[in-house]
Amino acid sequence: APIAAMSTGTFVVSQPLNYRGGARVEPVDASGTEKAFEPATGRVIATFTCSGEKEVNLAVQDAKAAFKIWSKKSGMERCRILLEAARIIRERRDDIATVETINNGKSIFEARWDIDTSWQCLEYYAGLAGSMAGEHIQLPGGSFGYTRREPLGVCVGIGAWNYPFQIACWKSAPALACGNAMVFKPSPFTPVSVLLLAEIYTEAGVPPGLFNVVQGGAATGQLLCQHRDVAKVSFTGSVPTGSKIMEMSAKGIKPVTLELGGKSPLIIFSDCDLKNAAKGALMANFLTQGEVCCNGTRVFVQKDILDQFTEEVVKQTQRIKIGDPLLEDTRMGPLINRPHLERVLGFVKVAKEQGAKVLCGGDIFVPEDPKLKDGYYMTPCVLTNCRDDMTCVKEEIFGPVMSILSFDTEAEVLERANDTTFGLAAGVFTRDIQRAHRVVAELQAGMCFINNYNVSPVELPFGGYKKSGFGRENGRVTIEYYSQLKTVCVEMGDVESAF
Ligand SMILES: NC(=O)c1ccc[n+]([C@@H]2O[C@H](COP(=O)([O-])OP(=O)(O)OC[C@H]3O[C@@H](n4cnc5c(N)ncnc54)[C@H](O)[C@@H]3O)[C@@H](O)[C@H]2O)c1
Ligand SMILES: O=CCc1c[nH]cn1
Repeated sequence: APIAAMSTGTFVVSQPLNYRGGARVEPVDASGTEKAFEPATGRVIATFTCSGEKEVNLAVQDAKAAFKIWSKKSGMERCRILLEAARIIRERRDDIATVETINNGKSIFEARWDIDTSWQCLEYYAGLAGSMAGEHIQLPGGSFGYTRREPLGVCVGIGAWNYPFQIACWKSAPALACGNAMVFKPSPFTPVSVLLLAEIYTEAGVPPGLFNVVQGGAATGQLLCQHRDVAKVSFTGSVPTGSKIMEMSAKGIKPVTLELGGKSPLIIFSDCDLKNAAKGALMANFLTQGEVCCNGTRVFVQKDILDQFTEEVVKQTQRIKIGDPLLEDTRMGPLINRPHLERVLGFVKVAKEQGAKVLCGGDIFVPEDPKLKDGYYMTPCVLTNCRDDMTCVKEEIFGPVMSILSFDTEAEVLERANDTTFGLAAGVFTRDIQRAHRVVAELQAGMCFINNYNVSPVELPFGGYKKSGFGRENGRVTIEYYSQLKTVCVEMGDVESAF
């Protein structure tokens, strides 16, 4: 039966979860085992081996061999293969989305969006592959120089668990378009869907070994970052891990892309379209159970519309249908795992102790369906009476918890919005076009939204300021993060020697 026809509580992984040389393989050595869960039911869907040093070496060696073939292809040849991979992802959209929902917990409705931005990413970089070019520079006496945009070699991708398939595409598509090979390590919480991508790349015609998958946690990740044949590391995850990745990469002078966490501000001015602003606040807080890096969790509302706005947000939040993530009308599924659920509920408890008022949600939720009783559900939470010094306002919660704060003036809110070590995203809702642009120009964030939030067009670069990281994913600029420039200087006359 097609995967898309599966219901919650039935899926088990029966094939190996490593991918090397164009096929699924069992790793040749191990650094422990991990279990992957179905968050909707708390069921184990896979027990797998974390890759040890020998397996990591083999994956990198295979990638190196494939790189030799792939990097010699023209941009147009790479373009055709990436387009074919994009077509297959589009064709299998529902199957891939179903696997993503089963292993991550996000609603199937939302998982389909993720798969759409995944194939769109492959299409986008396929388009750029054919137009990558250097420059020709005329020099005196008929001499000249030219530049070549060349790939880096074997790139490593390390992913977080909140967008498993999409993160793998956002890293591999630009990497492969530029002529690199990739070894990808997903989060041990979500090891499954990236295998579907690996199989699709093979089916589309990439050389065996060009895109390999190793499984595991920190130990396997370290082996990858420290490997001498790895040319670049692109990491998505938390700030503390990002800092370790940078340290390891620094030892080998490897360039890194760091897509890290955030505590982003969303500023609602009283001249906004209130219904849209409330919808924007929900988009900024409750996608993927609030487990989104760029979420606008500090919602600053101008005082004169605070009550009206809060009422509308609470009304919309209470309407969110929580439950079996594979059902078509569900809009919020379970959180990723039990410890994370408890951590998020802990933030709500501390918020209350520090004086915040819970307007709705913030409790464990037990769906009626008995098969879901051991899942990791909670009700989306809106907090008010918040102050800038509260833990819920300062720290990344990574769960469905919105903190509402009030403000009086533009200057005041800008200062408060920027008073954070993070700088991933920010948003503003206003009908005043000049104010909108003036405010975003002052916001210290890599991704700013005006009158919307958390839309992810692949044409736009995405990435952080400050401790939210550096480098970008998506957009034309990402080519620069997966390639290097060679300059060739050509003498057409005689050597003018100093000696
Ligand atoms: N900026 C973005 O684009 C973006 C996107 C998604 C998630 N995130 C952030 O990710 C975090 C949540 O994800 P998480 O809990 O998986 O993060 P994490 O940092 O715990 O883990 C991320 C990845 O790093 C691996 N890892 C852990 N320790 C490592 C080490 N020492 N060496 C090498 N690899 C190691 C993990 O196995 C996992 O694959 C949040 O902070 C969130 O904001 C950022
Ligand atoms: O979690 C952050 C990455 C992201 C945001 N929207 C889609 N992907």
